[in-house]
Amino acid sequence: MHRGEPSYNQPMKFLDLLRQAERQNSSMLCVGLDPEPAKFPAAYQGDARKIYDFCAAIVEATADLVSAFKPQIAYFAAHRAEDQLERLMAHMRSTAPGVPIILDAKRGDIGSTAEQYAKEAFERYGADAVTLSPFMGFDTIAPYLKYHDKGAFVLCRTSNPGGDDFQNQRLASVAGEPRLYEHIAQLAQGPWNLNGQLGLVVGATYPAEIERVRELAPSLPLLIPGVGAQGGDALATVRAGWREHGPIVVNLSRTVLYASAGADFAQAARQVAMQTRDQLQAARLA
Ligand SMILES: O=C(O)c1cc(=O)[nH]c(=O)n1[C@@H]1O[C@H](COP(=O)(O)O)[C@@H](O)[C@H]1O
Repeated sequence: MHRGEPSYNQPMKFLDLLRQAERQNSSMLCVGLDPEPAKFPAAYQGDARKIYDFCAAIVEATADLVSAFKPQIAYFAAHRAEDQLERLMAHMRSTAPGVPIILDAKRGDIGSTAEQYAKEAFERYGADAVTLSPFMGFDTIAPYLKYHDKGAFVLCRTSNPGGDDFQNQRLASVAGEPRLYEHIAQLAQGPWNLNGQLGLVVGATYPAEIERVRELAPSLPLLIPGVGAQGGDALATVRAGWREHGPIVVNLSRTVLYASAGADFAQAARQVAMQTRDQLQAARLA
């Protein structure tokens, strides 16, 4: 069953699509598409017109190994390569029709502007889910939830050290004085999750916090970046975040994309993706 062809004549919901891809490819791995022309192999190096070709080769090499792809919009926009992102979205849909695409845009603005961002993510690019900042509150999240078949991952405990600045602060105004990231997890698991569309972003660099988020949000899908280049550990990530009824999507970008600087870059990306996929699967049993 492919996206847009469900048996009950409605588009498939994001969470169902994710679970189906996870089963189909026996994978919890998400390959992040963060193309940097300066890091491209010799034939493409420094050439922003090759962003599509580079990413398409990675997608083709890893399509049967992943539960999601995550293009990061800034890596396209910075090079005026939005047209290449549009082509890439179409290519991912035809090459890997069962694999959901999470557009990493980390949007967060007042409702009227959020409507435009939602339209951009879901109508222009046809993404299945988007990443959002909760900083401005629920009315900035709500416009995305009007697209009932789409998903939204809300930043909760991010992978970067500066995440501490706000996310680890206690909220004296909320009963029990939770930390901000704990409060976000509770909101996303509960009152904000009107139609079962929300997930949370938690960094692999903080496994103890992943575990805490999992206690507070037992069934939400967790998007977990930070394994590999940022030092997060695959086994600790799975132990802390994966539950039978709580899926995880573990993102690797640079470690996969730039596994080789040679002409064999796509093959090398496939090798790293396969090793990581297998490592993550094995960690479920460990
Ligand atoms: O939302 C994200 O995807 C994200 C959240 C976070 O807390 N940390 C984080 O690194 N990311 C993104 O995940 C990717 C990580 O890339 P690598 O460190 O190269 O694997 C980048 O696209 C980041 O923008």
